[in-house]
Amino acid sequence: MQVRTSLPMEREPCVLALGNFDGVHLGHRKLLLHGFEQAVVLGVGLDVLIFEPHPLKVLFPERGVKLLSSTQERLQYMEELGVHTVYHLPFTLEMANTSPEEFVEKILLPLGVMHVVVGFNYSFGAQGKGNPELLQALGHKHGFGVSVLQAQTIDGRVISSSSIRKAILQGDIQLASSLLGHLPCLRGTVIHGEERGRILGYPTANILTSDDFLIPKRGVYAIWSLIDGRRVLGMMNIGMKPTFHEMYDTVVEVHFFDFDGNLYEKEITVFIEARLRDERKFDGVNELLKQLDKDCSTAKAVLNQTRDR
Ligand SMILES: Cc1cc2nc3c(=O)[nH]c(=O)nc-3n(C[C@H](O)[C@H](O)[C@H](O)COP(=O)(O)O)c2cc1C
Ligand SMILES: Nc1ncnc2c1ncn2[C@@H]1O[C@H](COP(=O)(O)OP(=O)(O)OP(=O)(O)O)[C@@H](O)[C@H]1O
Repeated sequence: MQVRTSLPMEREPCVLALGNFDGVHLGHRKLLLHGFEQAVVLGVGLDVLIFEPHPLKVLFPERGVKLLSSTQERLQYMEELGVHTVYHLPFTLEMANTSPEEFVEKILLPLGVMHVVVGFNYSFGAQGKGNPELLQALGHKHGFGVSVLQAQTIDGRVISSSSIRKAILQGDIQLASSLLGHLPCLRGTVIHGEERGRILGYPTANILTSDDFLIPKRGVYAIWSLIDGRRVLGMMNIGMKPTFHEMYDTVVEVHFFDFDGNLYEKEITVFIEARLRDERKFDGVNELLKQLDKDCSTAKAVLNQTRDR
């Protein structure tokens, strides 16, 4: 797959899918699948246009939108799906002020679009004034086709990046996974913690995440990671360690089972299988340890059930 950060010198005929694709969820996958079908019919590749930063971050910085996936992950999913070229263009205020007509003339036509695929709720151009109907009209004028995909739903719920973010913030990992079609994950660098964990018999890797990404609701989770190519199971706490502190910044810490390597400074990705419980304040270390023993058994049972996924 090619990744390009500017428009091509010459038009290269393509089918183009448009959107942000944060999380590359099942709705996005359905859209891309439709794009592939069109691409096969037209004998060209399927390309995708995404912007960086995510337009919401530029348009509404005050909302502090947190993302489900990094650009690298979005690109990886697209490569796995067989996308030919991803145009990864900067989203500037100038781009935000481009009218729908200009967007088509200055971006889509130079890309060589023969056909464009968008979802029912796609908006484009200044103040989001362009909608799928306008895109179809502009396609008619300039000679490219436009497919508009109906809303993809699961159990009557429309799949969207925002609904998945909401589920993760509420700790509903099952719902988030079913809408995503894959497990939610967290990534970051392992840093030094208070080093109490190893004394307790539950050493933890403290993970420093980037401010751009969404952190799930506080609580305890069954997780796994790939460390040096090996799937290592574990349990994660996202919280403020109320047993030890009145007030503390939220930390993400993972205890891996059957693992004793040095993870400091390593970048790790944690795949979240299930939420086990809320974080609690215990009456001392012994009570906490009893609960950690139980969490360990519960997490192992959950992870064993999902091992073959
Ligand atoms: C799976 C798991 C569950 C945890 N649950 C709680 C909890 O409910 N309440 C709490 O105060 N601390 C909880 N902790 C955090 C421990 O207090 C923390 O791991 C311990 O203080 C060691 O971390 P440190 O070395 O960074 O201090 C949990 C930790 C893990 C790994
Ligand atoms: N459930 C869905 N069914 C069909 N198309 C979808 C669905 N969700 C998104 N799309 C389409 O996929 C493309 C990329 O989606 P985009 O990431 O912009 O939207 P989204 O997932 O709805 O995100 P958000 O919730 O942030 O609006 C767009 O063309 C969008 O219309």
